[in-house]
Amino acid sequence: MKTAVIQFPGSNCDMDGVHAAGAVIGQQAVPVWHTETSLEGFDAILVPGGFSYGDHLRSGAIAAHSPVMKEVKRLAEKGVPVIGICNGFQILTEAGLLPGALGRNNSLHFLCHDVHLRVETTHSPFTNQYQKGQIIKIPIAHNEGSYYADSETLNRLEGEGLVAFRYVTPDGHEVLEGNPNGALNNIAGILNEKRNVLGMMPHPERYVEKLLGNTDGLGVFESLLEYVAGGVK
Ligand SMILES: NC(=O)CC[C@H](N)C(=O)O
Repeated sequence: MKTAVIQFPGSNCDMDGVHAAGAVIGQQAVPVWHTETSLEGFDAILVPGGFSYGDHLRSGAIAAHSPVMKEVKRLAEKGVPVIGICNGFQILTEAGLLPGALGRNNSLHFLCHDVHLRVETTHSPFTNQYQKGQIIKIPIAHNEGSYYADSETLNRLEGEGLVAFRYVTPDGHEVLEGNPNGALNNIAGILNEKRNVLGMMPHPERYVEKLLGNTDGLGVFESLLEYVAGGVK
């Protein structure tokens, strides 16, 4: 599997993404500068976390207009799997690849700590190696992670099983109030309608090796590999 990891001015999780989608799972992952206009030959695309353009205007708003994003859109429409992590999720919503928006955390503080997530669907290129309902621990690190969408969109996401990850308590109970950032329906990650685009606020690439203290994020990259290798229909 060959994954393109897009770099914008201000990305800071790009090399973690290259490591997780590359060496950790024994595959190839290549950093690609945002001015690139062709991603031909890549099996998957990772839009990493960070502070693209210093989060000016809104997180992800400027990066969404980078030349490479036209190509990301084109390939996403062809079915190439695209994962946006944290700032990557914000960029994908700003670019219209995913519905809704990420607003300021309701605490108005930058949050950097572990959260518990429930895997809500295994029917995707990014979650097929987890169990449905599995509780995983993954770190968050963001200012603007409060997922918002209008009620029609939320109902569609819920109805079509497009919520991929939800914030829960460590024992797996749905957090009814007080989730880390105020996200509606405790949404931590969503899929597009075709299920080949995932956006998530927590950082799975930070928990992929024992050395890092936890491997709960590895499933995302192993799922992607399984999907690209044709093991998942
Ligand atoms: N870790 C990140 O990707 C941070 C995303 C964005 N800059 C925010 O603070 O919301």
